[in-house]
Amino acid sequence: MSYLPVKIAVIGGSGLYNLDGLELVAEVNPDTPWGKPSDAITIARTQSGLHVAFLARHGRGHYLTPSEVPARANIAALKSIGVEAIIAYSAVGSLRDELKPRDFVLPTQVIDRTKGIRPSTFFEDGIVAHAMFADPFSAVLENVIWEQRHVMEGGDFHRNKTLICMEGPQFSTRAESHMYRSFGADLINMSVLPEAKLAREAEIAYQMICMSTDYDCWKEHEVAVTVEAVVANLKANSSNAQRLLAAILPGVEKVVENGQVLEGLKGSMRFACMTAPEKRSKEAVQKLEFILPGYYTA
Ligand SMILES: CSC[C@H]1O[C@H](OP(=O)(O)O)[C@H](O)[C@@H]1O
Ligand SMILES: Nc1ncnc2[nH]cnc12
Repeated sequence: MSYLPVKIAVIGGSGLYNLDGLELVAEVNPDTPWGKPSDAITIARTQSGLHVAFLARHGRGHYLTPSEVPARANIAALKSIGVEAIIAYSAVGSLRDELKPRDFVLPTQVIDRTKGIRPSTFFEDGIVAHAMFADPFSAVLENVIWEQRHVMEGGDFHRNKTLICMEGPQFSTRAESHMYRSFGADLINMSVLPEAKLAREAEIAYQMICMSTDYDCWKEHEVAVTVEAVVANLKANSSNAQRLLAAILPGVEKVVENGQVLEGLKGSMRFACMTAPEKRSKEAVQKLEFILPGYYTA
């Protein structure tokens, strides 16, 4: 398999189920210790010969709810083919006037409002680790993406915003939407967690690109968000998403190849482990070999 390792991956969310304009090279569907990913992972080649992996978060055809997305298998499967950097797209609601539907936003912070029903760590059942998560996204990837903001057609680009992740699948009530604004959240989705946490545990650099589709339901005199409104804006957003991806790939390749993207990340999980070597469960260590080989065996 001459295309391995594939160091760059794209996770597509609602409305983004494949990559346009790239030559399809292979499809892989690895078994991981945490099960199968959402769908087969496609490997594509760019005109410059760069290999990129693509995974549809909800599966192609959108059959997994945000709570059902097998995030551990998704991240483990990507790591197993060599991924070091993930660009994750997400359709989000806007909690601020200035973040208009069809604008793109790079979040820097996350607030967790999921309900604890999503498996959210690789470290359990006899091995304990606490990953740093103060800055949930990759500043290196964020800069690469921001530099290409000029390729957007018909929408503004913003950075340094806070994304709140709710459980769903129902949208928020108006009271909740107001409360999230009072928390300081600027955007809302149902997908960034545990995906970003698991990427951190797997030592993969991760940046989400948020595509605003609606104003949720905090605007008193406007209609509340519906799937119909989200889908209409998603269609408009998807051409900007594809254009932006084509523009950022060379820069992403550069920071992957020069090692910048993994600075501060590579090796971090060795020191995050609390469990004494003799107390580590053999089964748990064995599973972790899939994503962090050699880290906990010694
Ligand atoms: C279709 S609206 C709600 C749905 O859209 C977002 O999905 P994704 O992040 O995968 O683009 C949001 O998180 C919800 O899952
Ligand atoms: N208003 C909203 N709430 C949660 N997730 C969303 N994804 C898109 N719009 C959303």
